[in-house]
Amino acid sequence: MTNPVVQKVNPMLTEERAKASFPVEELTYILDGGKFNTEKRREIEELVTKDPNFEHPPIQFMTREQQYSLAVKKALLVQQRLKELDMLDDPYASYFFRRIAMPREVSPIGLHWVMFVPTLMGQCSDEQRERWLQRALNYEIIGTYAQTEMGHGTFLRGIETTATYDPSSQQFVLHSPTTTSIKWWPGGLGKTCNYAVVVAQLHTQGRCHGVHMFLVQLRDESTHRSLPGVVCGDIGPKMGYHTIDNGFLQLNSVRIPRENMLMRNAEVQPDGTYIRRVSNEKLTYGTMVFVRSLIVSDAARGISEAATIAVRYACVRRQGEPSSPGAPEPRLLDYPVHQYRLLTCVANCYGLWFASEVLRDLYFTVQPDVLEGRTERLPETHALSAGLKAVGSNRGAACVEECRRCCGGFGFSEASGLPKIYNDINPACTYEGENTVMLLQTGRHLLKCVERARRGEQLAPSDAYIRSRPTPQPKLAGGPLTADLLLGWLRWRSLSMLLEVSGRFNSFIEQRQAWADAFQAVSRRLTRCAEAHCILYVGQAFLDSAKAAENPKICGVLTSLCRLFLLNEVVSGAGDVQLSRSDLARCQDAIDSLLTELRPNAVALVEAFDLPDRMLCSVIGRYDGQVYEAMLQWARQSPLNATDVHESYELYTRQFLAGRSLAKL
Ligand SMILES: CCC/C=C/C(=O)SCCNC(=O)CCNC(=O)[C@H](O)C(C)(C)COP(=O)([O-])OP(=O)([O-])OC[C@H]1O[C@@H](n2cnc3c(N)ncnc32)[C@H](O)[C@@H]1OP(=O)([O-])[O-]
Ligand SMILES: Cc1cc2nc3c(=O)[nH]c(=O)nc-3n(C[C@H](O)[C@H](O)[C@H](O)COP(=O)(O)OP(=O)(O)OC[C@H]3O[C@@H](n4cnc5c(N)ncnc54)[C@H](O)[C@@H]3O)c2cc1C
Repeated sequence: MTNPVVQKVNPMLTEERAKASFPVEELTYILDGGKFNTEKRREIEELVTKDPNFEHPPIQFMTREQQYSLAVKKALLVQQRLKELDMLDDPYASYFFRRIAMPREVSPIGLHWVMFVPTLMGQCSDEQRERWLQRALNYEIIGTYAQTEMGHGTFLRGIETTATYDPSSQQFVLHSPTTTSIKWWPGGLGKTCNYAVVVAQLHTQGRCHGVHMFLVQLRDESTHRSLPGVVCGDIGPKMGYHTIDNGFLQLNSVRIPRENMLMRNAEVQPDGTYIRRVSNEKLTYGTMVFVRSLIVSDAARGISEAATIAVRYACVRRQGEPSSPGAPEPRLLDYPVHQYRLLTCVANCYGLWFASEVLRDLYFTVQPDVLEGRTERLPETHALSAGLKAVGSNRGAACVEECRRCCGGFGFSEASGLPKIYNDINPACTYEGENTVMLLQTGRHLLKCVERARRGEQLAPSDAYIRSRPTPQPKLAGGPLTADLLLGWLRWRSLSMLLEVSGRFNSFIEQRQAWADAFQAVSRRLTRCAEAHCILYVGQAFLDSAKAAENPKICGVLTSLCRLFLLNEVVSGAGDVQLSRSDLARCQDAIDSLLTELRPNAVALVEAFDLPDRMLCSVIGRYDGQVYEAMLQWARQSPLNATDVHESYELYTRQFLAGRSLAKL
């Protein structure tokens, strides 16, 4: 472990650590994708931990302006260090450097590398890449991705910003024609960035050709003042994300050169002729597919942090009636219901972790083809990234919240680190496509798969289980409830639900309803189908990874955790399909047995994520388990404690107690 142990380790945690039935370090290697990666990550963590430039008092005690300013400094310092260390071209190293340097601070320049650079990579012609990409990669310019407007987020085709081509000057005129067309939300847009990829409706030769992307300079490169016609600023405080300046942008007939339209997929020629290079216009949405796939991994990481805190705390927190006179009070982790709450979060975390890896591999397999215009596997990639983004962030937020509640009152204190983890993960349910809308995209794809199966067409690998006829329900009674059997049941459940909804959909179509109306009529149920499909994907990825573990002890514990995940899905989804009472009872019994089996490995399973104290930022989740002293120390830093008597006493309370009117003050 790379944890700086500041205190003697709490013996209750030492005792729990000793119970591990498998080599924790080896599981860490699996999670990191190999020993080499683990070592590299630890080196980076050490570099940052030793660097005094990244030290500062807890940001929770700072004003928003102070938080933002500090975040800008640190984000830029990270870039400088990465350059000095020659790590800029290493995505793995730079990712971990950023994470550990700014563990609970959303970066004001985050959109630059998450969306601006990937958009330039995916949407520029080769010539445009030459011109801008290197400047962006060198941080000579800092950009964001400005798509959402006040009036339109989900319905992208409804965006109102216009880019009208003027052949006489060979320029585009970017304009916000209404208040609702003002760009709203883009990260770093308010104060930090000087460029943006702006999504706008393209007009040329009197015709509108739909949404396209344009590179727009917002601020002067030397003074940072906003350019003529550009009105931008910060949108104000939010539920979280205090360190980032999500912004607004109004464009008043801002002129940009023709060459600033991103022209990989379509082009406007000097005379204004519009040429589309690829048939699939949804290629413009490519950056979103990429970022959605990253969100699944973010969700798993968020749960891993919250679960590490809550499981460690559950080992050192005693609460309740002693089992016999003189015995100590039980630890939270001794309660089966607490084990259930925490271990199901841990199981979700591992499932999403492995699923995000499979999804990432799929994205990187398909992307080179897509860039060349071969889009056969794009529908599957879009459906999976949209659905898994939704399931991942929904689960992520729910599990982090469960872990927070598992820590009682301390979970509500910022000292626990948990409110911030929750507030970091929760917006992912909304951004990059609101979750319900994303599930509907997956549902739409699944409906089409049933149709294609009916026509005898071949389906993509993750859809291949979809048939046009039902299959028999796998029997849960009788033999052992193996992970394969449970996964088979979930596959059957997904197909059954889908066929029922698709049958309903077809009956509406036969009644001559329009496609869109029939879709709306089944949409509520379709979101459940999409979830079931994605959960199946997660379960499959989990089981495949468990089986791939070479060490039999690791294989064993991962398979048990996977069974817990699958059983929990069977039980919670029992209402979607017919599951007999006896089958349900068997599954419930199996869950109880698994809790007992997994409990000794609870600490080992979260510590395999190898999260240093610096990353957790948690008084109650620290490696040494010395919670109470640290909590007191933390509270002492509150600015309210700077003086014994706060000024409000003199100003108001004293007057109030003396019976004077406060209204005149
Ligand atoms: C750190 C992050 C910070 C945050 C940043 C942000 O939030 S940035 C802002 C993030 N903002 C958002 O995320 C906005 C969310 N909104 C959207 O993404 C879109 O408006 C939409 C997908 C909801 C609808 O789009 P629409 O009305 O144009 O489409 P439609 O429903 O009529 O379907 C037509 C066809 O297109 C297909 N298809 C669709 N998408 C994709 C894709 N990506 N790829 C491939 N294909 C795709 C679809 O499957 C269907 O295929 P079919 O069945 O005909 O073969
Ligand atoms: C922290 C944060 C960062 C962001 N960063 C960026 C950024 O960098 N760049 C950027 O361009 N944008 C950004 N966004 C904007 C984000 O992408 C949008 O908020 C998101 O796409 C949802 O759009 P909306 O807010 O307009 O909600 P709406 O589309 O108005 O949705 C409101 C509700 O209506 C429901 N709904 C909408 N349409 C349908 C439908 N067809 N069927 C059923 N239900 C529907 C949704 O599910 C949702 O619950 C960010 C947002 C947040 C919160």
